[in-house]
Amino acid sequence: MKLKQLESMLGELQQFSNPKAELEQYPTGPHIASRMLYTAENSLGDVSNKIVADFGCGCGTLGAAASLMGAEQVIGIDIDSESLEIASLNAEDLELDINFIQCDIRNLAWRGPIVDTVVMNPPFGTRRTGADMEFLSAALKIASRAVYSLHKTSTREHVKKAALRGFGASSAEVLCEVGKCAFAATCLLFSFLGSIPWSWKMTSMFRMLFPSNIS
Ligand SMILES: C[S@@+](CC[C@H](N)C(=O)[O-])C[C@H]1O[C@@H](n2cnc3c(N)ncnc32)[C@H](O)[C@@H]1O
Repeated sequence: MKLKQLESMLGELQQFSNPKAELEQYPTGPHIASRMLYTAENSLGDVSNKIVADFGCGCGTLGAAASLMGAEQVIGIDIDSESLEIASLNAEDLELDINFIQCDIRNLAWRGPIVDTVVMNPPFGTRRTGADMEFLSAALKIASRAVYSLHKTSTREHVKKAALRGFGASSAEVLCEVGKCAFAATCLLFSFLGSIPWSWKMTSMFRMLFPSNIS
């Protein structure tokens, strides 16, 4: 699928009708979501024929993007039933087969690397301190390949340190920085040794920063 087509399809999705501030329910826009998944697939091979989990899936934008990019199986997880209803309708509209689970990420009982890739735009922890770290810790426990996550740029060093020293990631590289959205966000990729050498991934990530590669 072409990037523009992906972005346009994601732009049609229904978003939170009544966002709950305490759950930090802000949607990932189609521009960022399409580039995140397009890059994850086309530059790093982390999506097609892979099992992908969308943590805090909300209305399902990132999971839908993963499915459109050829994921074998997509599982969307969110604590909020209203969001999951919208996410299900969105998947239905696009004729995508996505499994949705209502669960607090803190209570996720999954153990071991049971998915290939996690994609997420977690709560930044502005309403409940540490929420972003809970998501990160849970994601790094269950992904065998990579975790793609959006974080506030101001927390970048903290997030990298936690991923590398606390949660066992072998690398944590900034893929791109989005400076013009309401909250500047940093897209980080946490990759694992074993698939592609991290240095190769790092080079690719730098290349992805050039607009010509993703337009
Ligand atoms: C920033 S929004 C991202 C929504 C969606 N992934 C997107 O990209 O548009 C964060 C999501 O995390 C969910 N969430 C917040 N706390 C959660 C928790 N403890 N467990 C599971 N989901 C949670 C919220 O309901 C919300 O849908």
